[in-house]
Amino acid sequence: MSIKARARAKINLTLEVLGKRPDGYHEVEMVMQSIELHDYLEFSPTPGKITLTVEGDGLPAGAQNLVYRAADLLRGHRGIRQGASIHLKKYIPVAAGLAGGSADAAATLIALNKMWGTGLSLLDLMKLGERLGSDIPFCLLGGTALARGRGERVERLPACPGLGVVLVKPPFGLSTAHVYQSYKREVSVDKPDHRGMINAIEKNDARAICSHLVNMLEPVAIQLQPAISVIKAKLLQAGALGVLMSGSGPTVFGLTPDLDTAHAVAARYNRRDEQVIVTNILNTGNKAYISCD
Ligand SMILES: C[C@](O)(CO)[C@H](O)COP(=O)(O)OP(=O)(O)OC[C@H]1O[C@@H](n2ccc(N)nc2=O)[C@H](O)[C@@H]1O
Ligand SMILES: Nc1ncnc2c1ncn2[C@@H]1O[C@H](COP(=O)(O)OP(=O)(O)OP(=O)(O)O)[C@@H](O)[C@H]1O
Repeated sequence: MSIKARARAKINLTLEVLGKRPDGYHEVEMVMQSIELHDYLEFSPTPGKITLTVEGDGLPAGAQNLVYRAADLLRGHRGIRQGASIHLKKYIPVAAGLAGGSADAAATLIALNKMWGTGLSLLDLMKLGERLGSDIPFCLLGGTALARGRGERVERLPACPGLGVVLVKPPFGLSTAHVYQSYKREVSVDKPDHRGMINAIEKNDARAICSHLVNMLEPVAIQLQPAISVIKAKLLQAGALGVLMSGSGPTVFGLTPDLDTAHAVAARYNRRDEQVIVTNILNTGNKAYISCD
């Protein structure tokens, strides 16, 4: 039995840095949101070992890839003897603040838990996934969620309306560790109002959602790469309702009332060497976010 899965990217609607912890991570609070943009993965059973092939973007196919690491983690955790042949088709920009690697790892845990019959619950998979990365529990849950701790403690929020999203990814990446290391409280004076954001989501109020977009990693990322603020200004000029850098950047997203408007904003955007992707906010209701077939 082979299994196909879509691994969805995320954006951060709010991101507050509360302080540095003794373990080197930062305590955060953030409203996270799945978007339709996804990578494709295909899994087939094989005897013995895990093999991975990757299409697109020159990512490592070996043991450094988060897909391989997630498969190996689940296998070791449950003492599985079966192997898996995995193929990853990459569409989510890499090192972009969109949690592409975490989404792939989450999809791998869900698909192989099914294929190998390991029988772990979603909560078990979230506990396992957090060992590999702070964003993985959210990627397993999907939808709209409030994340705390180092990002691994997630609770579901009411569904965000299906707004259009224009992603603008500059030609450079940013390392998550480097952005957190460069964070300075005195530079990030603007703090998000998570409650205000959640109220706006509950009311399906696109304008209020846009007026509550704040990311405390954005000012430091702009210090590292000033082009990010130019992209924000250009996206607003093109007609986005609200704009923000996602996660640790450098991707900037613009929100629009619907998908058609997102296409119109992308067409008006004055592009230089950036990648522009049109997508939308994803809320699947009761259906799983990582769909396997
Ligand atoms: C920026 C966000 O994407 C927002 O959703 C996340 O906070 C980052 O999550 P992630 O990419 O899964 O990050 P991890 O793989 O857990 O950590 C990478 C590195 O980022 C830094 N890091 C990450 C998360 C956090 N709360 N504080 C940190 O300081 C640490 O130096 C860590 O070594
Ligand atoms: N399957 C994968 N997809 C993307 N990156 C991967 C993968 N496996 C390993 N990596 C490595 O992980 C690093 C971060 O990639 P990723 O695209 O997840 O960053 P990101 O979008 O900034 O993540 P986040 O928003 O969670 O901080 C890259 O340097 C990349 O080489």
